[in-house]
Amino acid sequence: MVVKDAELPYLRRCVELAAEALEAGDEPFGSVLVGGDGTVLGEDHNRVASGDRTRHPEFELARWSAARLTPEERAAATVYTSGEHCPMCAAAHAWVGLGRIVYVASSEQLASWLSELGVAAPPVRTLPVHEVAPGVVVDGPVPELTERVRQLHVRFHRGRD
Ligand SMILES: Nc1nc2[nH]cnc2c(=O)[nH]1
Repeated sequence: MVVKDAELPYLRRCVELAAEALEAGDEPFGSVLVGGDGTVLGEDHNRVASGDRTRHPEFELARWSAARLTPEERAAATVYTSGEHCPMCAAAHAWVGLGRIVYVASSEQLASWLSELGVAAPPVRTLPVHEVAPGVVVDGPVPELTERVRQLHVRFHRGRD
């Protein structure tokens, strides 16, 4: 599937949420949950500065959707996100039966930016969503927004030097 121009506003909102996370001292990730009819059902940004490193927006939206949506609504929904789901969030997404994922920057791109910045490897292996959740339809990266996401990660990690 391709990413349509009509989907770019959802992805721009993800980048805005990632910038909000950065301003709050969190890692710059943002995600939006959109129903099958195009309605925004939820949004969140990373909140790991709380001390809980599982507080990724994709994980929060998966658990919210399990509590609030029917299996049919979850399957019809799309999660837009500034960065490809990590393995924890890809697993949660698949376990609750959410539909398509569209990301701005891939995990591979993020890993290469972080390595250039000298950031230590994360405690969980970097894997593409399709290796964790092979049944999920995934689209990305989205080149027109990727540089903005890269800059947010540079600002987050340079600010910590
Ligand atoms: N996609 C994604 N990857 C991450 N890696 C570390 N934190 C996050 C997050 O909140 N979202």
